[in-house]
Amino acid sequence: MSRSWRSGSSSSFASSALSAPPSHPPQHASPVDSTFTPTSAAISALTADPDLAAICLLTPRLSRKLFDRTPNEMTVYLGPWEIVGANPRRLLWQCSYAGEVLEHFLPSDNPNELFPHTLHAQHRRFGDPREMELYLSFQEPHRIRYTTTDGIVHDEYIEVKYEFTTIEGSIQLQSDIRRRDLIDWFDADVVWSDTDRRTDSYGSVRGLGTIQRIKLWRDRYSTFHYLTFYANHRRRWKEYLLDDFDTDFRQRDDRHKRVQLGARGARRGSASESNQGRGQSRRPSIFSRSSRNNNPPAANGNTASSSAQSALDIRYLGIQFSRNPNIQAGTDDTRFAPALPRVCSPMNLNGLAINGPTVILSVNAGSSSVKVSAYTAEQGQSPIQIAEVQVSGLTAPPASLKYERGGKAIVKNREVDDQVNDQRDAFSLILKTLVEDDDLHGIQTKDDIGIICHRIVHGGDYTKPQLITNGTYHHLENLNDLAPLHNANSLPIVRLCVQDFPSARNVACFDSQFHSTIPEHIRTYPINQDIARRGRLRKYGFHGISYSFITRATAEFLGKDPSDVNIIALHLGSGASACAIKGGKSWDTSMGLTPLAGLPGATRSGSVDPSLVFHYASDVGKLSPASTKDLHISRAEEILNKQAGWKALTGTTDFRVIAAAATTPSKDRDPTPSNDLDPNPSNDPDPDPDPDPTPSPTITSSNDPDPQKQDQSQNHRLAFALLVDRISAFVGAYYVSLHGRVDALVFAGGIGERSAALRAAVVEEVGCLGFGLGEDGGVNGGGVGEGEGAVVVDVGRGGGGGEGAGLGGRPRPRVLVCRTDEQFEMARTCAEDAEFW
Ligand SMILES: Nc1ncnc2c1ncn2[C@@H]1O[C@H](COP(=O)(O)OP(=O)(O)O)[C@@H](O)[C@H]1O
Ligand SMILES: CC(=O)OP(=O)(O)O
Ligand SMILES: [Mg+2]
Repeated sequence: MSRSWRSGSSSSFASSALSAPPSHPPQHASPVDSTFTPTSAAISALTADPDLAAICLLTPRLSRKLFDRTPNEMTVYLGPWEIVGANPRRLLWQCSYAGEVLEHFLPSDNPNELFPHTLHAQHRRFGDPREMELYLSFQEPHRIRYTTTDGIVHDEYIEVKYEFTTIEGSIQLQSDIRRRDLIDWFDADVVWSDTDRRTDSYGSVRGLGTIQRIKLWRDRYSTFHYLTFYANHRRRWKEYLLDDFDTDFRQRDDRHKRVQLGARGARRGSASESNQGRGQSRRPSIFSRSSRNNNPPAANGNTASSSAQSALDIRYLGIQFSRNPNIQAGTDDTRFAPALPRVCSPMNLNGLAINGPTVILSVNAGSSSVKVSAYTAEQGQSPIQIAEVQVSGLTAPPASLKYERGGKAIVKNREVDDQVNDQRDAFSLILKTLVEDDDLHGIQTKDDIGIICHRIVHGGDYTKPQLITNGTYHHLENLNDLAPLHNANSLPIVRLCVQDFPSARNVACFDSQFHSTIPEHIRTYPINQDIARRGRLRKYGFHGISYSFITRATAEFLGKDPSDVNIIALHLGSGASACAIKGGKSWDTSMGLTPLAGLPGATRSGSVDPSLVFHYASDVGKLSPASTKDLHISRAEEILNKQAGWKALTGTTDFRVIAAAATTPSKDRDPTPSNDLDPNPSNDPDPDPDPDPTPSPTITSSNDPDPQKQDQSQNHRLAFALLVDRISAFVGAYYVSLHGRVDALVFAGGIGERSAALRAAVVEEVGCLGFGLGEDGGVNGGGVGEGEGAVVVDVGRGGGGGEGAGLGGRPRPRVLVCRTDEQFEMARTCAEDAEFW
């Protein structure tokens, strides 16, 4: 980001309210002052966050319009910030150049008296409604002091308008200024109440304000929630503690999207009266958890109860939601259209406790499949699976559905191509299957589902699962481009759940979070570190939910504590990766900034020379025609993510076909796997038998006389050998990086669990490191399909691993197959975390 100083011409800015800026940029050492050391907790959590790169538009004092560019306007690029001092409290911005600081003096020392202001979407009819949150201003002029190495360039009261590059940055700043977290907002046409004696154009109601954005805040030091409105005819903000309202609506008119909340307690009572009322006569409220929590008083002296300073001066609060056609048009946009149900349904907020057992639904949208498992669960207990449905083959038609209830196969490989085009369709069909099954007693109606956990592949810097709120949702949307085969397919499912399950809590579980332990020297790319930090360009790693499951399951199998195990784990499915797990934690993994890096996958190239793509096609920097409103991918990303991998080599994404053709003389078998519907599903203990039961590590040559078939089988052999080579290279590298202290090589994922041929070929390749299969090639000794529910099966030499046969006199490392279960891992994590109950 470069700094822009403009003056003179009609297209340039420099504020007349400021003293004249220099006519050329000051020559400072570096565009980012690397010596800046933020001190507050807020800032230290944020320093690495490029979202903080904000633009502050300093406009002359009396300008009321945002974006109204006068000839003398000046733009200063900002970020990150720190809030310092008391009396006066200041927002201290780091700027682009060393020695350049912008100080924003906050007019009140009480954070609760400050209401940063953003627009209602109606103000910009044709813009994306979300963008309104990018522009932040304040009702009254504030003092701004701007200092460069030339001294104080500006120091006076002006209207301050910040323009953020991301919504998260804007939300975070608003939250920091107020010391309350902004957790949601709703566009409303009018908010009315019986205060202020005003009738507005909607009838005989007395209004607080019209056309605005209502904001929902949560106190940082308690779980109290507040709503803020702008009473625009009085030019003043109103804030109400949500607890002051009945959760039942006294009036609700869906046609007009109006709600009316009845206020509890005495009207026009004092704060203390209303607090007393809250303590004595009220029914338990949706936010009563906060009073049970015994939250400590805040450092600034704001106790939970004192923060309820707004005296209850109304009897009711009415809200009419926006009817702006631009907003309504995005009916699948959870942020705006369903504002009414979201207010009606406080479960979407963080205050509601789920009491007793509930049903957890775990949704795993992979690149070629959607797998959903349902569990009955109690807080702190291991969830018990009641059903599992999956639609697979989304990239290798025909897509097929499998349904298991209570461990029994109910539907086996039913073709569903006519009903399913993508992950969202697959999820809808899965839901229908679950809800319409009368014998699935745990789920009689959708309301039985209390928690829905979603596997979100790219979680950026999140290190633990998150309740899905607008803030989280926006954040994840911004990561879509980094995981185009995944996040972009998961978020429509999240939206559908938020809309269709108003009484459920939606939780995002991240594939990347397990890898937050990767050390810096491994996760860092050797590029300019300022740019890397700003763009958060580093190795993230994926399949972490699976690796977390694998780590626990393997440790249990080996009878060790998870913190004592060293594993080389291979998750091999449509997306394939390897992970070095040291002391139970991720030490390195093959995927990187995106799931494209590392091993090749069904449609992904894996790691290639980064220059390759420029030689592949000339227009690779252009936006791909496959880009959508929500997902922007370049041609290069499209080619490497979707037009590469085994699909590019063989024409199929079905690895069964590849493995069968590559390892068996083609005359003898038809490599097409069958997907028959089982007429009697209950008598098959293994609904997914391995179609390549005779593994051969030796890749055979085809003797089919048909040259086309010969070519094809050569392609399959090439794809198979290439994958074996790449996997083995990672096993070797990780063996070294774990200094040879490896308890086990673990295979998992659709291919790792089911393709004995692939396992055999890999183990043979890495045999020099002491790995070896059982005499039967690890098939009969415990193919996972025959494991009768065993989660981990030892397919290694001698079953027990054999002592002393490994390198350097160490025990021979095991070779295990783990039936990984990402859905269970998510359900388990959510069941354990009190925040989600
Ligand atoms: N028996 C099998 N032998 C070899 N490959 C298999 C077998 N069963 C499934 N696969 C392959 O596993 C891959 C899907 O793996 P999975 O982990 O379920 O997918 P996703 O990446 O969508 O989560 C597909 O390429 C599929 O062909
Ligand atoms: C991260 C990834 O590639 O996931 P999947 O294998 O489920 O597509
Ligand atoms: Mg998967």
